[in-house]
Amino acid sequence: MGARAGQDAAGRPGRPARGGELTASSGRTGTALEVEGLCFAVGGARILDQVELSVPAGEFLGVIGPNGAGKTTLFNCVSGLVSPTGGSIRVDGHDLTHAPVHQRARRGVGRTFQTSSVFPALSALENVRLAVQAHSGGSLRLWGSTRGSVRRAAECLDQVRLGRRAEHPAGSLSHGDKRKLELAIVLATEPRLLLLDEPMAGLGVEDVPELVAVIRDLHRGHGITVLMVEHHIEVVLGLADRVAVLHHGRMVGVDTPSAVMEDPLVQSAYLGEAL
Ligand SMILES: Nc1ncnc2c1ncn2[C@@H]1O[C@H](COP(=O)(O)OP(=O)(O)OP(=O)(O)O)[C@@H](O)[C@H]1O
Repeated sequence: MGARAGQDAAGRPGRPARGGELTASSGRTGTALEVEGLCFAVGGARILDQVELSVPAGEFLGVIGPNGAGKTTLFNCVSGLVSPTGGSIRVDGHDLTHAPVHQRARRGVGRTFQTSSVFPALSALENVRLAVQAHSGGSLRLWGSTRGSVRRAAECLDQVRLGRRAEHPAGSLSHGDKRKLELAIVLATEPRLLLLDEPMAGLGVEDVPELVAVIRDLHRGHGITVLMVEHHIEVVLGLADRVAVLHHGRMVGVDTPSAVMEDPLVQSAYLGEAL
């Protein structure tokens, strides 16, 4: 895969591509996420090192890389769980580099985690309703009332194909349904930039296609920009418009799924170690 003229490793037009790095263009207008020179260091260790990434609005970007490459740390920086030690993060043009989590949520940044995080004793509906209410805060928005928040929570459950389980305690749901519930919970926050951290983790192979279909529906039906870290490479290839490759804390390239898979650097850096 050759570097395209006039683009850098993050796929931004108008900047020279760096030698040996993968490049891509989405052809869309409007940038949902712009990461420049992002660094996260602990002690002497550079967990993220000058990461560059530009994600057009509405894109589905897969993020891959070997264990310990820095994928979750990148998500932690974008979602505000940790503060970068260098560089900048802009969401829809707003500088959120050091903004608190709640401010990012107001700007439409939503996130799921590798491990399940639902209230097991509450019903699926109640779990989502709490998220709806927390998101609406004290405002007088439509779903600020109990009835409105229940209606909105039911919509979110329908959108992830979990409407039939609305009254079931979250703790009694299958692992796949818990993953869907987490998606419904994050949908309740009306994300415009959604970070999915290993959504398929722990899922049985028989449950993967259904969750892939739910995620595809959310992306296509809601115009949400999605970043997804996922070790199931076939899931990434099936969903992503482009794939970003992290290796030892550095962004080694961003390109179409097929170009990434053909790249010798990716094959040795990621597939060789991960499979
Ligand atoms: N706050 C921290 N303090 C010390 N080390 C950290 C911290 N955060 C991350 N690391 C280390 O940075 C490296 C990258 O971690 P990260 O979880 O981001 O990788 P990853 O690509 O998501 O890996 P995996 O695929 O295994 O989830 C790891 O070696 C991790 O132990």
